[in-house]
This record gives sequence, C-alpha cells and structure tokens, in this order.
Amino acid sequence: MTENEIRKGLAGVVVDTTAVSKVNPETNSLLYRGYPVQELAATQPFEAVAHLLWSGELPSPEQLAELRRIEREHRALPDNVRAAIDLLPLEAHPMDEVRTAVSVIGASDTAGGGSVLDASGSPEENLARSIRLYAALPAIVAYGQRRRRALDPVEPRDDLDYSANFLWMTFGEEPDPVVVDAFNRSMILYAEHSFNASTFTARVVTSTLSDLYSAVVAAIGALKGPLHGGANEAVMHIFDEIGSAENVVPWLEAALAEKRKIMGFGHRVYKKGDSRVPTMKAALDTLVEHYDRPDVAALYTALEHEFVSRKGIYPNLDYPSGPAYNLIGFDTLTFTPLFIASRVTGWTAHIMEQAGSNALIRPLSAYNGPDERHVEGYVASAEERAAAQRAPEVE
Ligand SMILES: CC(=O)SCCNC(=O)CCNC(=O)[C@H](O)C(C)(C)COP(=O)(O)OP(=O)(O)OC[C@H]1O[C@@H](n2cnc3c(N)ncnc32)[C@H](O)[C@@H]1OP(=O)(O)O
Ligand SMILES: O=C([O-])CC(=O)C(=O)O
Repeated sequence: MTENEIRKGLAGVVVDTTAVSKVNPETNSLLYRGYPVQELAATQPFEAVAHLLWSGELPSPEQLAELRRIEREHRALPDNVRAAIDLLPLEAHPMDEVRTAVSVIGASDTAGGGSVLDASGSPEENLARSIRLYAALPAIVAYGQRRRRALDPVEPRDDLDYSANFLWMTFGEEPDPVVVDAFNRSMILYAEHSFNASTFTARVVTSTLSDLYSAVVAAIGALKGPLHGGANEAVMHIFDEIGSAENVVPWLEAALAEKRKIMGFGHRVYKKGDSRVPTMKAALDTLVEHYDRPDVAALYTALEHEFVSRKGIYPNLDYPSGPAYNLIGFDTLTFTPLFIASRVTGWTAHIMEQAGSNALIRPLSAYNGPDERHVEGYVASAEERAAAQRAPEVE
C-alpha cells in the first residue's frame, strides 16, 4: 500500500453494508429502515422509532405498549449510578458523566451469572440491554443538569411518554405539548445516521467481540468531539459570543480571518445541506414562537445567510438543535448528552447488526516513520537476523 492509495479519514470509503439507515446526499434524504425521517418525526413517538431501528419495523400497538412498559420499568436513576456520578467533580463534563454512568451500568450487568462478555453474542440479551440503557439515559442526563444546578433529582412519572417524562425529570414541571413535540422530533432526528464516527466506533469495538456497553462507552467518547456531536454545544457557545443578529457580520469576518471553524456547518457526507435541518428548523420555529424569542430566529438566519453566502457550506443538524435546546431550558453542557440519549438507539441497532454478521475491523496503514535502525550495542542472533529478512516492509 502506498500513501497515494490512502483515503484519509476513510472519506468516501464503503466499509460494510447496513440495513439500519440510508443517507443519500444526492437526494438530501435519510431513511430509517426505509422510512423517510421527516415522516417519522411528524407522526411517531420516539419509542416507536427506537423499536423501528432495533427490529426493522414500526411497532404494532401491542409492541409499542410492551416497549413502553419496559421503558417505564427502567426509567429511574439506579442508586449505584447516582452514587458514581456524585463522586465526580461538578466541573466534570456531562459527556464524561454519562460515559461513566454507562460504564457503571455495564459493570453492574451480571445477568446470566457472569460478565457481559459471556453473552456478548446473544441478540435477545443485547436487545434487552439496549432497551434498559435507552430507558435509563434520560434520568442520567436529567440528574446531571439538576446536580450542576444544585437541585434534587425528580422521580420519573409513569403517566408520561418518553419525551414528556425526560423533560419532567429535567425541569420538574409539567411540560407544554408544543415543547414535548419539538423535543420528540429532535430525538427522532438525532437517532441514527449510518456510519458516522461514533457509530463506526461502536462497530469497531463490537467487531472484537467486546460487549455492548463497552461499544456504547467508546461511541460516547467519539460523539463528544466538536467535529461530531459536540458541535451542538459549540453552536450555542457561538450564539452566546455573537449575542445578536447585528453582530453577525463583524463576528464572522473576525472568525474567518482567524480561520476558525464555524460549528454547526458542514458535513462529511452532505455537501448541499443536511436532510434533517428543515425539520429541526421547523421545530425551532415553533419554540421561537412559543417562547416569543424572535431574536433567536434573527441570529440564526443572519449567521446562516452570511456563512452560506461566503463559504457555500450549509448548516448541519446541530445548528438548529443547539438554539432549540437552549430555548427549552437545557444548559449548553447538556446538549451533547441529549444526543447520546437519542443516538443510543442507532448505536445499539448497529452493534446488533455488526454482531450478527461480524468481521474484525482492522484496516492497514502505510508506515512513514524512520527506516529500520538498531539499539546501540545490541547484537542480533542469527535466528533474529533471518526472521527480520522475512518480515514484510509494510503491512
Ligand atoms: C451531527 C454531526 O455530527 S454533524 C457534524 C457536526 N460538526 C460540526 O458542525 C463541526 C464543523 N464542521 C466541520 O468541522 C466539518 O464540516 C466536518 C468535520 C463536519 C466535515 O468535515 P470534512 O468532510 O472532513 O470536510 P473538511 O473539514 O475537510 O472541510 C472541507 C473544507 O471546508 C472547510 N470547512 C468545512 N466545514 C467548515 C466549517 N464549519 N467552518 C469553516 N470551514 C469549514 C474546511 O476548512 C475545508 O477547507 P479547506 O479545503 O480550505 O481546508
Ligand atoms: O453522519 C455524520 O458524519 C455525522 C452526523 O450527521 C450524525 O452522526 O448524525
């Protein structure tokens, strides 16, 4: 292999097949198991989309009721997870907090009488683990935000669906249906996106026959970075820096002069705009109206207009979701953990797909370090010299 053959960042490389979702940059479309994401966001509760991603089909009323029953059963913050979070400094990044919480859940899962590694290949157990994790994550994310605000945790409510209960546990107030609807749409839009960096990470870990929790923990680490999920947090920092629409032009000129990346814009696959942005922008618009914050819409539009007209690079999903989560009342540091709560469905669907048709993921590299050299004074044996002759120069 030569350096000319290398596809840096695996750009454009097709590494496997997947039946979970299809991203089509030509038609600006995104299908989950064949369904356009816009149709799912307009019609489905997040629970139904989770079922779709895991099983391949939208649930029957009975299947949805059963998923909701299990989800409600596992909604509360486990005591040992709370204790582990409480050991962390308040300044810990919430992504690290959630990553730690998932690790604790994984280490505590000894169902079947042994380490989860023993059952890493069982589809039934992995589905059960996926549902339990998905059910526990809202309480973990909500607790993190409340802990940083020095507030007591709020117990889950059995009479609320996933999205409404998530908001209830975070804010301790009856959520408005307009807000629940916008939040539910965001959860659906964030749920799945083929071989993005965090999902690919989860698949790499799974490919070694490691367990589902280890794959999710690794995926959280990949999601944290601002070139990926961390961008929704970074977008809000940019909005805070700019302040209001009239500051956009001078701010952008200075940022571009400093060669800064403008978070929330650009995408590895979509070059003509992210398929999810119009749906999330419409959800943001309902929140702008609900909270009477035309200033947010004005800043959004001004920055989008200026950046797109200067660079021809379009917003990605993190651009509208950042200000949407801010309007709902989430702390900026909580934005990427919200992404985890949603994407855990896609990650686990991919983990199960990878486990079901596994091949160890192990690419090659072209070596560009120093030529072979030797430790001063070392005299190789005849066998070692012979073996070195046989060793390939590159992988
Ligand atoms: C849900 C998600 O994870 S969506 C992604 C969220 N991430 C962000 O919003 C971070 C900001 N965006 C970016 O950094 C990039 O657009 C990425 C990482 C998402 C995609 O990157 P790639 O496909 O590798 O494209 P790459 O970074 O090489 O960009 C190509 C060119 O456009 C420029 N560019 C791309 N995005 C941006 C941006 N947001 N701001 C400024 N310039 C940008 C690059 O600097 C590069 O310019 P150059 O050719 O002069 O060096
Ligand atoms: O697909 C990607 O590279 C990033 C992305 O938009 C996502 O994970 O939702």
